[in-house]
Amino acid sequence: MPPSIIPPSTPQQHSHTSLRRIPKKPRNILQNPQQRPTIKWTPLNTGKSELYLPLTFPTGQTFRWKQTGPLQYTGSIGSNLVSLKQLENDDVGYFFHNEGFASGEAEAGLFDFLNMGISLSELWDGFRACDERFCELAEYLEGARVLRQDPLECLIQFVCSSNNNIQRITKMVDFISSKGRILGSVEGFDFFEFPTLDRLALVSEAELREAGFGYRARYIVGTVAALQAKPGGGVNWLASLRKLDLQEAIDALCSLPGVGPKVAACIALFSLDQHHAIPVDTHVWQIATRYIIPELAGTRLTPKICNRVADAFVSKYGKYAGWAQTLLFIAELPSQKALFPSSFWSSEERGSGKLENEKSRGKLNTD
Ligand SMILES: Nc1nc2[nH]c(O)nc2c(=O)[nH]1
Repeated sequence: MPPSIIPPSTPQQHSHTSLRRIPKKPRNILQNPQQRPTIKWTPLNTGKSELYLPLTFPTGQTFRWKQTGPLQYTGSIGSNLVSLKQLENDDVGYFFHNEGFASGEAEAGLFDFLNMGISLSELWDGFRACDERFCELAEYLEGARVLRQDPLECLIQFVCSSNNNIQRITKMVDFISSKGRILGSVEGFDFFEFPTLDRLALVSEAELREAGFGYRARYIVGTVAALQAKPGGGVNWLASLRKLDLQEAIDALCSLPGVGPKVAACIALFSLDQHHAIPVDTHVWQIATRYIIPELAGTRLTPKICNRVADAFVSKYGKYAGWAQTLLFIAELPSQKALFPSSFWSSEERGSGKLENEKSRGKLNTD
């Protein structure tokens, strides 16, 4: 089964089946559709070529944001609860649900999270100029931006992601998130501040196992304990990885339980400013052998070959190669393939593409 990215028209509300249901919230925001106030969106003053929400939020880099309306996504950034909407003029509007929030600080947090200091359209102009394949895909997938997430949130999400599909990862991440402070509810979804390390440390392996985490329960508990043992604190330690070279950051992350090279590269790319981190697994390797290094087709994906694949991406796309990889990754998701005319993909690409491979059963991060 290919992974299911939640389709735009069917937001999955409270889909905690095997995982414990989140208790009812104490605070309701925009809950009753009849009384729903009209949101006054503040424009980000950006366009679709810089940020297109459906290609940025439900495509495997965060599992914490929910679709709360047509072209609308809601999530928390620190202690702020924010909705984003692609407006009719292709700009993005934002709305903070918090009462009495300090707008300047909250907005700065939002721009930081959206990585707005980096011009996606300029990067893509460069990628288009050096790669015909990128050019073809980019026509259909404009605005697939790389986020700059909080490192702890990103780390825990990607420990859950290992050998797992998007739906199940989302349930696990919802369970862990529910240990944080509740911020409110939008369209039937509860939103929480991500739990602090101290709060996470109170969650036992048995509780996670009970909640359906399987072997990942031990990794979460082990990673939290390893972070707590860092001199100066785990949050500072994670933040310090933003200043390291990519390989040093990857090595440091791989010292944590449940973090292998692919998961480490995802965390590095999506939270640590390591823009040329290339998450390589069997799926990405297939993309690479089709379009970038055909000479490696038929080889076995050893750690050495993983490094060669990553190097090939960086040689082709340069310092922001991770941003280019993101587009190639998204293009292979079944939900996004539907955006292309059927004549676009060859039968080989349609049938054996990343994440549609029967053997993967829709699993991400199969390292
Ligand atoms: N851009 C990418 N996003 C991902 N999410 C995920 O789980 N794996 C990947 C990936 O390889 N690239």
